Amino acid sequence: HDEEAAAKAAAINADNGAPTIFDKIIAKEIPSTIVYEDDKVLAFKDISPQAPVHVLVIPKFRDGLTQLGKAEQRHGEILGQLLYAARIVAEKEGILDGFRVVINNGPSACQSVYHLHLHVLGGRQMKWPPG
Ligand SMILES: CCNC(=O)OC[C@H]1O[C@@H](n2cnc3c(=O)[nH]c(N)nc32)[C@H](O)[C@@H]1O
Repeated sequence: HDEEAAAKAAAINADNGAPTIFDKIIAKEIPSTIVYEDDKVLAFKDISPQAPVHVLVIPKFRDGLTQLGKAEQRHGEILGQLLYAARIVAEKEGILDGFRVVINNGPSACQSVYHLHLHVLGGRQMKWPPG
């Protein structure tokens, strides 16, 4: 429950414009292993990989996009760019023949960082349904 409470607080803070850890990664204030970067998108290896390949794909400008459930029409272009970047990441990581893209939305989906991010997972047999 305290994890859920922490996630709820993180969601509220981010919706109020508070920075998340991803802002420090975008600003290169904390180190990360970058897999792909362009003017709008950053992809970097997850600090706690859940598969041999586990990369996060994020927008460089949050613009209110703390979680998919808060997406507006104006976010259409960046949402497409994130999905395309996920495909580039899969190719770069050699998992184009088998990868999963996951977006966790909200505390009950285990979202812990309230800056929209896509998980690109691969390099092992995935299970279905996801937990
Ligand atoms: C648990 C899934 N729900 C979620 O919200 O995922 C957030 C994801 O961000 C990852 N992460 C957190 N801090 C850092 C960090 O400083 N650096 C990096 N490279 N990854 C981080 C975390 O492991 C999780 O998979």
